[in-house]
Amino acid sequence: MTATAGYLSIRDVNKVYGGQHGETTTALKSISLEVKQGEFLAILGPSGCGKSTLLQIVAGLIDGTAGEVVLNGSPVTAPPPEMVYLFQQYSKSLLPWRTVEQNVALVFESKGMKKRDIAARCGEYLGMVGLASFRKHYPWQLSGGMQQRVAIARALAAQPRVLLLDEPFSAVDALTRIELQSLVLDLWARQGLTILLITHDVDEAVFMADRIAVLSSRPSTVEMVVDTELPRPRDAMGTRELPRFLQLRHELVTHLLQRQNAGRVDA
Ligand SMILES: Nc1ncnc2c1ncn2[C@@H]1O[C@H](COP(=O)(O)OP(=O)(O)OP(=O)(O)O)[C@@H](O)[C@H]1O
Repeated sequence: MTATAGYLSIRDVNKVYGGQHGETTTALKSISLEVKQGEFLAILGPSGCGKSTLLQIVAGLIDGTAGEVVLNGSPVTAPPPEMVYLFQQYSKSLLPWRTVEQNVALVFESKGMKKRDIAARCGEYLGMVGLASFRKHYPWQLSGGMQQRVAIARALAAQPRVLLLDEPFSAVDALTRIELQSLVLDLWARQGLTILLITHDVDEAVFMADRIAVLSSRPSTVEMVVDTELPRPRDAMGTRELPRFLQLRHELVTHLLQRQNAGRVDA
């Protein structure tokens, strides 16, 4: 789909955490980003730079100390219904005493939908992530990758316009990670979603995103924003062999390594 400008604005967001003994930690200095509707933006940055903090502020889960987030013209002051936040620890977000289907059903139960309709809707969303035949299983009977697919199905069942992904594939093995990246890209294109993805993984950011925002180490600022300019649909193998992919990955890894080494010298 064509991206529409000015959909999600992150304006001069600052976050200072206060400690128990009066000490403060400035996580975010002054972050500004414009996200277009239908865009896939990856946020890359060193460990502890404030990526999760930023995503939680965007989601309306925590307040920034200064600045604002505006979604479709309205300031975000609480979690907007059209946004869903997918956590990296799927094992903590799924309820172990509920089957796969019952976990997805939570979304529809909270809307007061009839039982018969719920089963059909759950089947639809579990089908999208290839888990229709596992609907009666419990989360603990599934692999990590399958559990994260249940969490993705539940996130989509809420019919978000914006999906916030906080390192969603970091707890699965390398091959499953590649499969899940392609699954999410496919769902993103089919559902016309806007996605913000936080990742440490340069390869993942380049493979998935339209643009990549690189954050500095704490207190973080946006160091640069790059357009990936890679054709879609992306292919798990073919895209990674394109000269543009290799060039971008090289540039980003070089930049991040230089920053990491500079940080060690300064320390
Ligand atoms: N609730 C909190 N209270 C105080 N300090 C916090 C709190 N949450 C995060 N911080 C601090 O803010 C900084 C940024 O943390 P955050 O988790 O946002 O970084 P991150 O880039 O997502 O980290 P990682 O890459 O390791 O997941 C860290 O120094 C962290 O210790």
